[in-house]
Amino acid sequence: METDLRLESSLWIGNKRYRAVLTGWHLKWTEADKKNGDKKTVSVPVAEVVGVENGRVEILPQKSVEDTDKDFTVFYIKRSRSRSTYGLLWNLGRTQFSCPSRVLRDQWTNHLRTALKTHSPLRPHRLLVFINPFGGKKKGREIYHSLVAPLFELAGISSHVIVTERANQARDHLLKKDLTGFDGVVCVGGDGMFSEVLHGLIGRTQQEAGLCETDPAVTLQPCPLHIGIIPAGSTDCVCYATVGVIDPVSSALHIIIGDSQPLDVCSVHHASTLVRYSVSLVGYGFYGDVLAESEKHRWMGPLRYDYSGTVVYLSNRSYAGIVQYLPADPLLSSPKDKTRCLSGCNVCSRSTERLFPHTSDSGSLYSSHFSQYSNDSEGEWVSVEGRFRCVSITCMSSSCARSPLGLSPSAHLADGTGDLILVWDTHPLSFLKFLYRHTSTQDQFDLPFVEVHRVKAVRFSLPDGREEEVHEGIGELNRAIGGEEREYVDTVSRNGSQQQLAQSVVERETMNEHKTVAPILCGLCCKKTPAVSVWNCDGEILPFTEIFCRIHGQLVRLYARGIEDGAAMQNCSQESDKNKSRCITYK
Ligand SMILES: CCCCCCCCCCCCC/C=C/[C@@H](O)[C@H](CO)NC(=O)CCCCCCCCCCCCCCC
Ligand SMILES: Nc1ncnc2c1ncn2[C@@H]1O[C@H](COP(=O)(O)OP(=O)(O)OP(=O)(O)O)[C@@H](O)[C@H]1O
Ligand SMILES: [Ca+2]
Repeated sequence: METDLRLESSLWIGNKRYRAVLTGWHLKWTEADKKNGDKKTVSVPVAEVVGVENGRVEILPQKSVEDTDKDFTVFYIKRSRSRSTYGLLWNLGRTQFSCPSRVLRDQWTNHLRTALKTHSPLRPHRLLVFINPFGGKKKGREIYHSLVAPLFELAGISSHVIVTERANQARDHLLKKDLTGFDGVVCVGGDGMFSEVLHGLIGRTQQEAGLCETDPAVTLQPCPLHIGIIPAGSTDCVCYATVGVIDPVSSALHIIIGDSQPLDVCSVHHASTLVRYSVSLVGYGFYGDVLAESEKHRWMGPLRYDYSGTVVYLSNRSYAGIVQYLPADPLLSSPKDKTRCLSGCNVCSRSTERLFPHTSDSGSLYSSHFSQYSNDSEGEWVSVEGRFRCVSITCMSSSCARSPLGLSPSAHLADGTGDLILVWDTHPLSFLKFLYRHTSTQDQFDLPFVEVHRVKAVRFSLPDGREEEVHEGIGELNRAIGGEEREYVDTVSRNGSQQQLAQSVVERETMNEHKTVAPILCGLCCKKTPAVSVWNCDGEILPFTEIFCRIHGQLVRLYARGIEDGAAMQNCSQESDKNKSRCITYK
């Protein structure tokens, strides 16, 4: 294969002559008329070539083609460091080559296109794209059409675009409509939009496999379609934690080259119902209260979380609860081992073999051996009871701009476990110290009132066994307005037509039963502590307090590769004219 695809010749870039070589895996070019010591080689992995076009072509901000018959243009991924995050930004690199003849030009373009097909098999050809026009700063449409669509076109990807008109439209489409011919689904929006796609795809896959989602003991079938996220939301935690940067162009490029990152998913159950799936946060106490409070201030946009966080912090609450958990194998990894799950993570790769032991190609999504995986129920349950500031479960680090290392900095994206963080009731200033440590590299777990456990499942219940009649109202409301026969319970919707009704229920609930969220300031003055909080599940309020959570290893795959370590970049030089760092050679 390698020999078949090999092509070597002299090519010109501007007025400089280069020796260019294409092997199966790399396209390299080296200045020809320089002394050996001064020669620099640019090496682009074939897997990172975005497209090849005849002529002299430019793409962003607008496409322009100078149709010459001895030239061709190669587009590829170019990395630069991000000023604000640990990950690397991906930009579109472009080099225009000139050949001595048209025949040689055609040879180069044909060889490059064949190499792409052979060595980049997961590249999507057809994508289903959902744009939430109201997510984050309401720029979803603009971001897609100006930054993403031109790249998809360059890469020869055809996309069917749906601008959503209501909440849950994307989820319902994925559950019911014909998905034949699509390689992946892209959401343009925030974590809420991702969550819709997650629910739609997981639900559809289980329906087609004839599996019952409501039963926490069932081994779910991984989804065959990849998910791409173009960040255009308020927190964009899933994008940040899987790509390392919030940047639509970087995300579009990951999609184009067909990167594949498996992701653990937590299913949340109440009694015999599936309540929801989560990838980033199932949080009770502080994070639940912040979300409930923030729903009243949606008009503030992304700032609503900081405002609500401050209000809830000042209300100084803790909640009683019983937490039971099933620890993961401590020999495999630990949430306190100070490692980070980066691109190519060993812990996650080894987990693939453990999770899908009978698959010859351990990464294959199409194996029929998933049911073999199930040692989830092994081990001894541990039970703790007391008052907590917050109880959080996260399947991944949940890093985001507010917390660059995340809720659990050493959590893994695809190891089949989640991290349970227990913050016991403590002095308000100690709790502030815990929160503040999320914004720096200081260890938020190195505090006497904080525990973290790597787990496979968690159960939460209230000490006196009080069932939540408070939530019956929400259940009834869902049945009345949802009118669907879905087996999982719709949560309180954040947007669209359900929003007003849902909010009034949340407020009724909190006023009547918890005396929590609505009258926070009253709570402050009167020092009334509510009995129960609410669960925040990836930004949605759950209608139940007593829940059971199970982590499903690598249930979905994203067009991503995990966070790239900036230190792995080699020989980076400054391009002063463009005022950007540019990587000349990279691994
Ligand atoms: C003193 C500074 C403390 C800063 C503490 C920062 C901790 C940040 C931890 C972020 C964890 C994000 C987990 C991701 C959750 C997503 O699935 C979900 C959907 O997008 N987002 C939220 O629920 C949105 C949740 C947003 C939570 C924001 C909490 C902000 C707290 C601010 C507290 C200020 C206290 C000031 C006291 C004077
Ligand atoms: N057309 C629409 N009208 C109203 N709501 C919508 C529409 N399309 C999607 N939604 C809902 O909007 C909610 C929020 O959207 P999204 O996640 O994109 O942005 P965000 O809340 O600003 O960001 P984040 O979730 O990252 O905090 C989602 O839960 C989704 O269900
Ligand atoms: Ca995990």
